[in-house]
Amino acid sequence: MNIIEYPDRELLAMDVADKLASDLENRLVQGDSASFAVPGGTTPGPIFDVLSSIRRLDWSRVTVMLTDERWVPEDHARSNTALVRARLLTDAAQMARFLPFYGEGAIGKTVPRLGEDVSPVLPISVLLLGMGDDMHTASLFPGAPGVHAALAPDAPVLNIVEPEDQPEQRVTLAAHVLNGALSKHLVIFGAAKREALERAQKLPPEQAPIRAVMQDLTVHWAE
Ligand SMILES: O=C1O[C@H](COP(=O)(O)O)[C@@H](O)[C@H](O)[C@H]1O
Repeated sequence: MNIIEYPDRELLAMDVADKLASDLENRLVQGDSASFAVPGGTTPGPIFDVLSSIRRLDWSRVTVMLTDERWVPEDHARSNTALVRARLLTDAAQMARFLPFYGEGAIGKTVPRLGEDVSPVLPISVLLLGMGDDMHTASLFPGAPGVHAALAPDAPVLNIVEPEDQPEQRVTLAAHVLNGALSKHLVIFGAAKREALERAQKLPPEQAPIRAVMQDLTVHWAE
């Protein structure tokens, strides 16, 4: 794990957006297409704002997906898809293809079908992760029903997790899918998350799911 510290969040957003675009460009030099998995939540919006206007990247060859989704329709205030559509898939980046992790119908039937669309674009070319103070990443929440299965090496691509302290069911990429990304970045802000990341290094993934994706991870931090 390599930690880069920034003087402020604005500089972090500009630098991380540039790094992600460069990683995607490098993948496109080696192949016809690239896949890009991004988090939802409160952290990535400013990075998306910068990234969406980067024109040197051939976005038409990029498939964007989330690391995880809250099981709510796109017009819901907590939808991660809504965030991605509003802040990332605009401007130059609107040419990218998007794979949603929410669909109509029962979650148990819909999620395996959505996972079938993800398999052909694996391994993830470039991964951006967020993390909560509780050391969850994507929707791999410590001790939540479903997380044990999602951490298993043979987990399906997409998993259902039902954290008791969250208002909705979650859909998350499996830990092995996240960990298998060719380029991996984590963005965190503030002292509490920095301390949580330090703590996570001494805990098993069931208690600190971020631990499952730490190998070759570049962490970007600002106060
Ligand atoms: O619920 C979620 O939480 C994490 C962290 O979110 P943040 O608001 O603390 O940045 C996020 O990475 C994940 O995608 C999201 O669904």
